Amino acid sequence: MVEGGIGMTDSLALHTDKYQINMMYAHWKRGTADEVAVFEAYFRKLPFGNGYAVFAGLERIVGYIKGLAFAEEDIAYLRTQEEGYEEAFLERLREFRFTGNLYSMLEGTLVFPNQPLIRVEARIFEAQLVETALLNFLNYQTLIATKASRIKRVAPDELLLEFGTRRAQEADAAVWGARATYIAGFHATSNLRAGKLFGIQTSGTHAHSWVQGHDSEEDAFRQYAEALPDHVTLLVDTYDTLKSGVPNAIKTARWLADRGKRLHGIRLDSGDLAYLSKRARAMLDDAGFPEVRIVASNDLDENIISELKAQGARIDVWGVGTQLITAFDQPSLGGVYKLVARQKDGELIPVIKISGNPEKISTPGAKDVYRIVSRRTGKAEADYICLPEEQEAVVTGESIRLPDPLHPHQSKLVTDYEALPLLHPIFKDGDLILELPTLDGIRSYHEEQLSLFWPEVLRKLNPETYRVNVSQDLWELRAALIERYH
Ligand SMILES: Nc1ncnc2c1ncn2[C@@H]1O[C@H](COP(=O)(O)OP(=O)(O)OP(=O)(O)O)[C@@H](O)[C@H]1O
Ligand SMILES: O=P(O)(O)OC[C@H]1O[C@H](OP(=O)(O)OP(=O)(O)O)[C@H](O)[C@@H]1O
Ligand SMILES: O=C(O)c1cccnc1
Repeated sequence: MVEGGIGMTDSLALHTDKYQINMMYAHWKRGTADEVAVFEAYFRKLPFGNGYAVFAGLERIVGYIKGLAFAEEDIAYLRTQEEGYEEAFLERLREFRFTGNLYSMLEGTLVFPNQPLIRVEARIFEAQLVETALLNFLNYQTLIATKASRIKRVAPDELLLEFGTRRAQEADAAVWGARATYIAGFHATSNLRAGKLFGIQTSGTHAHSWVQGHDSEEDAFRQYAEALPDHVTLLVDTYDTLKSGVPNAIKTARWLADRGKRLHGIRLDSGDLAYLSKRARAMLDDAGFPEVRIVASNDLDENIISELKAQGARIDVWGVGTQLITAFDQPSLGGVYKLVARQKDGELIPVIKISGNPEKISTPGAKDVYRIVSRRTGKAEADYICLPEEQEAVVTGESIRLPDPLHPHQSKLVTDYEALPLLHPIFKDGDLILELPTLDGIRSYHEEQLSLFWPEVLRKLNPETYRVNVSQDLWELRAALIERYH
C-alpha cells in the first residue's frame, strides 16, 4: 500500500491501463479467462548508445505481485466506469490473486536487446493485468541503473552521491531511482527516505541558503561546524570560491583542528570545476589540509565528469542529480511485454506478432536465456536464447553454433563454455520461491557481472555490439510462423 494523494490508501491493482481490464472483461465474458498465456518483457534498443543495460526493478515487481489484490475501493471505482462491467466480473476481481509463474533476470544483470528479461506464465486474466505495472517498474529502474552505470564507469575510483530527488519525476521515482543508482555502484543518496527504505548510505552537505542566512560566510561556516563538528562539508561558491569560500573553509578547518576535529570536505557547485578544483586543492594542501576532500556538483553527467577528469580536475566526490534521476538525454526505456504462447485445445502454442517494421517482429514461444561464458577466457561470448526443450544441450555444454545476427550464414562454433541461466524462477503457482538478495548482494553481483564482459562492450562511446543469438530451432520456428501469416 502506498499513501494516496487525498487521504486514501491506494492499492496498486488499478495501476494498470484500462485496456487490460477491458481485455480481462472480454475474456471473462467469453469464458477464456482461465486459459494460460505466456508473455515476455524485453526492450529492442539500448539506451544512451550504451553497450549494455543494467536490469533493475525486480524487488518492486515482487512486492507488487505479492500484494496484488483489488480493494473494495478499487471495485467501487470500477463500478462507476461507463463500460458497465457486470457485477459477476467485479466479484471475480474481488478474489483475484496472482497464481501463475514468473521468471526473471536478477537485478544487477547486464542485459541486452531482444532477450526476455521477464517471463510470465499465468491465466490470461492475471498475465494481462500485470503488463502495465511490470513495464512501468522495469523500464524506469533499468534506465536509471544504466545511466548510473555509465557514470560509475567514468569515475570508478571516486565517491558517487545521488542528489536528484528535487528534480525526479515525483516521489516513487526519487526513491526507486536512488536504489537503482546504488545497484550500479553509487555510494550514497541524499534522500533519507531511500536510506530508510532500502538501507542505502545517506549523505548531506549544506545549501547556499545556509550561507545567505548569516551575516558573513565565515560566520556561517563556523556555526555549521559547531553544530555538526563530525560531518562538515562546506559549500564554498556562494560569493567567490577562491577569494572567499576556500579561505573561509580553511579558517574553519583550523578551528576544527584546534578542537581535535577535521573538515571533511568543500563543495564546488558552479564555475569552471576543473580550474576551481585544482586551485582549491593547491590552497588546501598548502594550508596543511591534504585530507579535505573536494566535492563537485552542478548539472553533472558522465560526459562532463569524463571531460573534467581529462582536464585534470582534482575532484574526489561527485554529486549527481538532475541528469541522472531523470535520465535526461533519454527519458524512457522502450521495454515491451508481448504474448509469445497461448493455450489452445489444452496445449500451449507459440504465437508471433508480425509488423511492417522487421525489428518489431516478435520471437515466438516461451524461451530461456543462457549467458555463454568461455572457460578459456572467463568472458561472456554471447547470450543464447532457446526453447526449453533445447536446454539440456546447452547446460551439458554440447557445442553450439551461433549465427552472426547480421550475417546469418557466418556462424561461430562455441565448444568449451559454461552456460549461465539468466531467467530464474521467482513465483511458482503464485508462491514466491526465490529469496530475494539483499541490496548489497545485488550491488556486488552487478560488479561480478561487469567482470564477465570485455571492455569493448562496456565503453561509453560506440561500444562493440554484444551477441544475442537465438537457437537454430527458434530461428526456424520464427521463420515458419512468419511464412504462415504471410
Ligand atoms: N571545466 C569544465 N569543462 C566542462 N564543463 C564544465 C566545466 N566546469 C563546469 N562545467 C559544466 O558546465 C555546465 C555549466 O556550468 P556553468 O559554469 O555555466 O554553471 P554556473 O552558471 O557557474 O552555475 P549555475 O548556473 O548552476 O549557478 C555545468 O554542467 C558544469 O558541470
Ligand atoms: O545539479 P544537479 O546534478 O541536479 O545536482 C543537484 C543540485 O541541486 C542543488 O542545487 P539546485 O539545483 O537546487 O540549485 P542551483 O541550480 O542554484 O545550484 C545542488 O547545489 C546541486 O547543484
Ligand atoms: O547534500 C548536498 O550537497 C545536496 C543534496 C541534494 C541536492 N544538492 C546538494
